[in-house]
Amino acid sequence: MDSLLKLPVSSGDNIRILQITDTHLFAGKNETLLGVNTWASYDAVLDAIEAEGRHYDLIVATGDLAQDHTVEAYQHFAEGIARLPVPCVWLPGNHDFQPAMFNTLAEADIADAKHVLLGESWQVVLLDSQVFGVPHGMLSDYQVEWLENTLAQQPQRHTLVLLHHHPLPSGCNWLDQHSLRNPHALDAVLQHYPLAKTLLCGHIHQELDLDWNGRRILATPSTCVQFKPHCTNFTIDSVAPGWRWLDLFADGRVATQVERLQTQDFSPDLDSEGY
Ligand SMILES: Nc1ncnc2c1ncn2[C@@H]1O[C@@H]2COP(=O)(O)O[C@H]2[C@H]1O
Ligand SMILES: [Fe+2]
Repeated sequence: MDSLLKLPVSSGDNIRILQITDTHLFAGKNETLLGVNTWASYDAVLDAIEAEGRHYDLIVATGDLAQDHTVEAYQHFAEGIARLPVPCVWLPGNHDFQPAMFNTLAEADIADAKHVLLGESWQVVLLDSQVFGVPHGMLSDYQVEWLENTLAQQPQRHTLVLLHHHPLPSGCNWLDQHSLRNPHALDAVLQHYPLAKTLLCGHIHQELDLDWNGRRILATPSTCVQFKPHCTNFTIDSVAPGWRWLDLFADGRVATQVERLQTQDFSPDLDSEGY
């Protein structure tokens, strides 16, 4: 595994990252999740990103790329990403099937790098919080040690830490039972690296921007179905699919915003009780 990717940065003052998350694609492009055709909504998100015409230095895909474990679903993901002339890195979510994910994305030239050096001042590290077969997350001893060793190599760089599962409560009780179960292990490592202070997640299918012991935790809408904030029980939201951009500045500042489709073409089945 070639875990390290070094990217020169061409966009001047800042590095611009595009986050795409929870595409939940299927082998069949006509299949739906809670009433939304996930290929069509992903395709529409890519149309909107292309239409914006912004320069990006890196795409980060933060898990749940496939819903049905198939090679075809990952091929569809790669087909979409190939529309954007930007390197892409990924990490797994609870729904992903890593053997198919790893091989299919590698065949499509999507890097398996889990450590990206961006220009001279920034780095991105990608963690695997999947516990195969269950919705909650956990960082294995290997992941915690790898994070520690990786941060120790470049402690002077500002760092964006990516993982699928949210490490602190989102405010949706039903989702918080599926959060990262050992946030203390992550906190214990990050305490030694004050420049690793921005964390970026997927999983909760909603926008979030919280403080965690002086760090910023961001979560991002899915490209398909959204969950309604602050709900005790499973509740779907009717807001449109989305994505996030982040600008990373050399002094460590981060500017970021969630964008959404401007159409109501992807209305979910609001009466669904789960999946
Ligand atoms: N009704 C439900 N109650 C609790 N969890 C659910 C329900 N429906 C689905 N889930 C799980 O909650 C997860 C949250 O987002 P995921 O896309 O990871 O996948 C979802 C399912 O694994
Ligand atoms: Fe998930």
